[in-house]
Amino acid sequence: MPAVTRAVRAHIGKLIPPSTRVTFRSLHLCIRSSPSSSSPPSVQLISRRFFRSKSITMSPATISSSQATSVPAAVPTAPVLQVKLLSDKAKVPTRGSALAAGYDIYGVEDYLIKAQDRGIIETDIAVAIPAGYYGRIAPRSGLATKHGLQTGAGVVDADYRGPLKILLFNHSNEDFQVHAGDRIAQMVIEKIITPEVVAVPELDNTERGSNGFGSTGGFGVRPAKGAEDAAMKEQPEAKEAVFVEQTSEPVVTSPASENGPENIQVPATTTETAPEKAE
Ligand SMILES: O=c1ccn([C@H]2C[C@H](O)[C@@H](COP(=O)(O)OP(=O)(O)OP(=O)(O)O)O2)c(=O)[nH]1
Repeated sequence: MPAVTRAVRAHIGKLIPPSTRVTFRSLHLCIRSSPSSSSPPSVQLISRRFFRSKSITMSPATISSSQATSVPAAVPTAPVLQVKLLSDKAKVPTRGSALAAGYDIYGVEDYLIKAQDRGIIETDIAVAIPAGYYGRIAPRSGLATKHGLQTGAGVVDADYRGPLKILLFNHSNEDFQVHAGDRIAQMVIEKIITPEVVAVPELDNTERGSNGFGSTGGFGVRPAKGAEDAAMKEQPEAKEAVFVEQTSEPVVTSPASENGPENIQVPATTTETAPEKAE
């Protein structure tokens, strides 16, 4: 280690009591050394502008020196997700892979969620999410696609210290058995801002204005499998209606007939009678 760096470190060590966390916003040091001299360089503090802080966000100290050197910058402290296990059945959330966004959450009880019903599953953990973040409870995609299991509620506040519970909806037509120890959902830690709320008499104008709820289009080409059959059953006249696969051809929108489905999109050039049975 160069003598000048050693001298700077030793000097900083004298300025800051042990175990004190300091944010270095600006620390001006003047370093005097002479290449010919055998004595160690002298370090003098010329501006003492550093701040005690709970978190360390150090930028390198500013050093005015005739002999350029650098003071190592500290790595910012990463936020921590604290987890308290509330029973011996509880498990610390885990991530399935190195870059997984969500922490898998484990249930601690056997619970039967009836078809088209819901249930609240205990996890027996309490968490302390870092300030400036919240935990979003999200479904596990495997459970959602294979068993129609979706999560509900799902906002875990940073100041909540009670037991974490998972609300699961079973949107399928079959009962779903949750077993103790299953990974039932995942929690994603998301950054938030909580701006001050200001009531104003008018909002600024935008191109969208108050258009919403599908005003830009982009859907309504072909009903989902099954929906087509149902529409046919209900309204036999609709057999005359035309269903088309999504196409890049220009489409026209037929006006709503008295009995038929509304706004079926038809390509300008092609028409086909709907098949007896949809695929
Ligand atoms: O899926 C969830 C959603 C919430 N919570 C916990 C954490 C959250 O901080 C607390 C309150 O949730 P929320 O604010 O959504 O509930 P609320 O109905 O608005 O109740 P409160 O008036 O207590 O805020 O409940 C869970 O354990 N699981």
